[in-house]
Amino acid sequence: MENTVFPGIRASDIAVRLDGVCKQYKQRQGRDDTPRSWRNLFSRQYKTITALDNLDLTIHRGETVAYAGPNGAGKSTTIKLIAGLLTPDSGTVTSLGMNPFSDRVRYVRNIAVVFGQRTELWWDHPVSSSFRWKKSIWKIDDEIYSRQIGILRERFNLAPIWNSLARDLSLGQRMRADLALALLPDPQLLLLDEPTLGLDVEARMAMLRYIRDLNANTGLTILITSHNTSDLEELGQRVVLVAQGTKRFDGSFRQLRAQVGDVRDMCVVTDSSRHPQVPDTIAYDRSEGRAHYYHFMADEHNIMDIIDMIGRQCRILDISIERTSIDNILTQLYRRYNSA
Ligand SMILES: Nc1ncnc2c1ncn2[C@@H]1O[C@H](COP(=O)(O)OP(=O)(O)OP(=O)(O)O)[C@@H](O)[C@H]1O
Repeated sequence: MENTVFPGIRASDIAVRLDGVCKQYKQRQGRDDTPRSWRNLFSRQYKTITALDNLDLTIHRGETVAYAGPNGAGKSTTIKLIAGLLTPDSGTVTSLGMNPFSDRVRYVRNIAVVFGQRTELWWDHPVSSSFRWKKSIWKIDDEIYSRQIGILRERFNLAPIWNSLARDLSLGQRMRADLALALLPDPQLLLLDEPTLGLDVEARMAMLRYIRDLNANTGLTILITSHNTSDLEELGQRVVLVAQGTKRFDGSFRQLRAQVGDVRDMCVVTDSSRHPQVPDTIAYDRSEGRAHYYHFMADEHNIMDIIDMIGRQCRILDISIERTSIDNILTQLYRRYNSA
């Protein structure tokens, strides 16, 4: 009989599991006041940074998990641990039934890691050379290679850039080729660290579409980090929030929004640059000319009453009320975590 991990979940359903993972770094400290001091050479000072503090994380096969958190929260460290590039100081990391570090040779054939700021492509060579190079280094069988190239060229629209030098590609094209190259060995797990970093809106939307289709069509397990949280909301069925190396939230985006309530953003354009007065429970944000911005909790106010109150002070030329962005929700939550 198969091992059960939690009621209703079999061990084989789990792609990645981190149990009580701690990771610290030693950061060398410099001295500004005595830059050339001999003392710097002989008495180096180090500061210990806790990047991950007792982190538990379970990712099921076929899931796309969005991994979010403020700067320095420990996201990249988590990705590096799952990729087998680092080992934990304590706790365990198990991925695809293996220890990513000690089973590295066997393990790396089953995962793809894409870092937004780095490329695996040969810079001065055509894109196709990088694929052939990977085939030979990874000793990929001819038949599997042809099948994979066929699928990847079509899925990522590689034909127009196949013979272009990597250094001549736009950032969006480069990311597309890098993602395809990472998927050449047909991995079971994809780790994406900031895959949309620096992309313009069009390239970003295209990249999100590729990732979404990939999960829908292949059932690949995906863990993705991004500073652009609206990207994560587009992709992740599930979001995990980390802050100061600790998991703060694990659930759906709907549940995440419910953490701060149903916040609405309102913009009222009036005939005056003076912002209209509203009840204290409505937060005035800013004015840009005659456009005035507010936030309020939908369940605490009657929208018609607010409009009525503003209309008695000035002429309303335009008004828009929408659900607040996921970025605003996260900003509020990060503030809460920092002050806790
Ligand atoms: N190689 C390293 N040496 C020393 N300290 C490190 C190293 N890598 C990360 N850190 C520190 O560990 C903490 C977590 O870093 P990490 O890069 O995992 O966070 P992150 O959530 O990915 O941050 P960001 O969103 O800014 O990329 C930070 O305080 C960082 O300064």
